[in-house]
Amino acid sequence: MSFYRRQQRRCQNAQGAQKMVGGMFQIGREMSKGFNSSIRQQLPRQTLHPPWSSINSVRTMAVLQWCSNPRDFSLPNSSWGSDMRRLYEHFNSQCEIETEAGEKKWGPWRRLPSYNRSLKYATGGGILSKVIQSKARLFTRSIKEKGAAFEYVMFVNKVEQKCVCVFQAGHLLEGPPGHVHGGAIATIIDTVLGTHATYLSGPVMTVNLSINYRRPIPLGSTVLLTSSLDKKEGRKTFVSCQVTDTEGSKLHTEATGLFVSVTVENLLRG
Ligand SMILES: CCCCC/C=C\C/C=C\C/C=C\C/C=C\CCCC(=O)SCCNC(=O)CCNC(=O)[C@H](O)C(C)(C)COP(=O)(O)OP(=O)(O)OC[C@H]1O[C@@H](n2cnc3c(N)ncnc32)[C@H](O)[C@@H]1OP(=O)(O)O
Repeated sequence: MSFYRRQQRRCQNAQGAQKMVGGMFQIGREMSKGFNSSIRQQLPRQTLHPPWSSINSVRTMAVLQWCSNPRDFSLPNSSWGSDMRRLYEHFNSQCEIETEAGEKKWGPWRRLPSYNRSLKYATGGGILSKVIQSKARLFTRSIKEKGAAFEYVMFVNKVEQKCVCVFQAGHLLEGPPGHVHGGAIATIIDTVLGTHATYLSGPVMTVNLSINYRRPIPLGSTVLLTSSLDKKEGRKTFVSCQVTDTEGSKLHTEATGLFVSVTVENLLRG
C-alpha cells in the first residue's frame, strides 16, 4: 500500500474519531487544541505510542495534524501587500494588550478565523456538514492560489458592536478593466455583513442587500469594510457597511443588509 493511501486510511480513522468528539468542536484556536487532546484520549494508546516505531508515530501525528488543523485563510500569507499587513497588525495588536503591570489581557478586538467550510468546524457541525452538501465550500475561500481572489481578514468589537474587514482584491476579480467586479464587491459585503450578523444573532440568512457603488476599486488594492449594527427586531438584524480606502478617507461603496435568523430546518428545507 502506498504511503499516500496509508495516509488516507489513517485520515479516515481520525475522521471517525472526529465524529465521536464532534461536540467538543469550537471555531478558532480552541478547536484544534480540543480536537488533538480529545483524540489522544479517545484512541487506543498503541495508536500513538509503541509498539509502533517512532517513525510511524511521527507520521501518525503528522496525519492527525493534517486532518485536524484546517487552513485558517485569515492569517497573513506571502501575497499580502503592505497595506493589508499594516492594517492586520493594527487590529491584531488590539486583540491582546499588555497592562502596566506587564500582564496580557484581552483587548477590544477579536480576529475571526476563516475556513473553507465553517460549519465543519463549528460545535456539533461535523455531522451536519456531511449531511448538507458535503463537497460544498465557502465561495470566497474556494480558490487556493494565494492572492488570486478574495484575501481578507475580519475583526469584531463586541463593545462597539462593530466588525471590520481588511480586503485585498486579487486579479481574478476583475470587472471593468483594472477594477473590481461589482458582484465581487457585493460578495465581500454580504460575507462581512453576514458574518457580523451571525456574530450578533447566531445563524442568519440575507433577505435584503442594498448597495450603492460610489467609486471603483482598483484591482489589487486593499480596502477597509466597516460594518455596524443598526438595530435588532425579533428575528431581524439590520446592519450597514462602508467600503473605504485604507485611510478611511475615500468612500468606494456603501450598503445596508437585513438578515433573518434561521434554524437548521430552514437550511435543510431549502
Ligand atoms: C443552523 C446552523 C447554521 C450553521 C451556520 C454555521 C456557520 C455560519 C458561520 C459564519 C457565517 C459565515 C460566513 C457568512 C458568509 C456569507 C453570508 C452569506 C449569506 C447569504 O448569502 S444567505 C443566501 C441568500 N439568502 C437566501 O437565500 C434567503 C432566502 N430566504 C429565505 O429562505 C427565507 O426568507 C428565510 C428562511 C430567511 C426567512 O423565511 P421565514 O419564512 O422563516 O420568515 P419570514 O418570511 O416570516 O420572514 C421573517 C421576517 O423577515 C421579514 N423579511 C423577510 N424577507 C424580507 C425582505 N426581503 N425584506 C424585508 N423584510 C423581509 C418578514 O417580513 C418577517 O418580518 P416580521 O416578522 O416583522 O413580519
